Amino acid sequence: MSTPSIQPPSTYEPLNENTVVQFVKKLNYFTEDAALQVREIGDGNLNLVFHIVDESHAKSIIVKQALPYAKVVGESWPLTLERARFESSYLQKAAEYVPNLVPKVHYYDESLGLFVMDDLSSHLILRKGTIEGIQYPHLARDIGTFVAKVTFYTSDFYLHPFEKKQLVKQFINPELCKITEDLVFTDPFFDHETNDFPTEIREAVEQLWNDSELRHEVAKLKFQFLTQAEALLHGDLHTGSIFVTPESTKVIDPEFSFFGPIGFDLGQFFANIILSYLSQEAHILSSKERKQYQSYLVDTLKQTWSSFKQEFSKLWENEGNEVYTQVPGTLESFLGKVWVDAVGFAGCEVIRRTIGLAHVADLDTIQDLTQQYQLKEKALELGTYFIKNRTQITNMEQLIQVFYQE
Ligand SMILES: Nc1ncnc2c1ncn2[C@@H]1O[C@H](COP(=O)(O)OP(=O)(O)O)[C@@H](O)[C@H]1O
Ligand SMILES: CSC[C@H]1O[C@H](OP(=O)(O)O)[C@H](O)[C@@H]1O
Repeated sequence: MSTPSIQPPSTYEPLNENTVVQFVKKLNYFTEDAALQVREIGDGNLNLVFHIVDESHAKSIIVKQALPYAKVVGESWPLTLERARFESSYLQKAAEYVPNLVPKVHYYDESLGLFVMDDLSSHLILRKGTIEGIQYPHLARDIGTFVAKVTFYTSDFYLHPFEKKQLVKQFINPELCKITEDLVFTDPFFDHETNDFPTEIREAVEQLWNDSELRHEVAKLKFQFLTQAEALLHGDLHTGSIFVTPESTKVIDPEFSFFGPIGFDLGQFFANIILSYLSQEAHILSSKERKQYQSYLVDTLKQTWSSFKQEFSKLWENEGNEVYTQVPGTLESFLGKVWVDAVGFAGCEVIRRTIGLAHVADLDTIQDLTQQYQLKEKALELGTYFIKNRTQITNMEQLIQVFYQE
């Protein structure tokens, strides 16, 4: 079946730096006479992002607009404008539980496929920060809390089953989920045209394609992603979807949001921190400083999982409404499932960010190509190991031991 892409409404037009000003002026956010400066700053794979500033009144705002196709590929890849609704609705839902960890949404326009949100230019995209070797002391606690609160409060453990199913309906997101189903769970494990890797690592990639045990395990993970509507997920929680300062964390870009297995958000975050860990060999040349930074990244993994577990357990015990939340052992077995899933999903994310369509700057910006290819092969090995051994890796200490060299 072909992708059921929604056609843009007849009123839709992609904005440019001139038309976005006319649009914003109608919202009465800026004063009538404000001299607005505009720049399109989108560097992601999918959308336009306009930064609009009124310097004289020290006010600014972001307009994010979906294109009727995926920007990274072009018009040959049509994509629903409804992703602006998924993104803005998720941010508003998350703001009910973690208002300090998301930008405020000010306005949503269905016909233009856009929404207006807080300007976070005072923050830095986490991936850029980790490539520069900057430490963020609150990041782990914030991300653990973020995932715990948003998932618990949208799960059957908390919501009445009618309310949960109503919310599931609002977040049925077939087109964006299909991208993940293909790009994360399928294409990298087959000789597919979307894959993108240097010929120098082809042997390692072919080894992965010929690994039937690996494919079998990925099939199980994909099926979980397709079917397990545990809670509302961000759906693309990588280090390019998080804005940071040393004091503040803001999660952005949840256009892939849907109801799925909770371990998916955690696994994506873990994978991107692990990719950062691996690539530090090329980014931080002094071995002492590199070890210090890698040890910070390892602490970030540990603390993210422990703060997730702690917060989720507290909510379960104090606010669980489902009768089985009171039954001893249920919480522990659910957290055990989330952990195993997270390890497996992390493995898929590490692999797809290395040889799939959408890469990470952590690895791709490594100038010494021999080193870049070696690290990419290491990432493939690591991802494969996580997927195949996820049920044996029972805790974070064991996961870290797989790659951590003290
Ligand atoms: N609220 C915001 N404030 C400031 N800059 C933003 C904001 N949202 C996005 N950006 C900028 O736009 C870039 C692309 O945004 P992103 O949401 O990742 O787009 P895409 O959906 O295309 O991946 C980000 O890397 C960041 O530089
Ligand atoms: C054709 S979309 C590829 C890839 O891009 C998305 O990331 P982002 O929106 O943050 O740039 C998502 O990870 C998709 O898998």
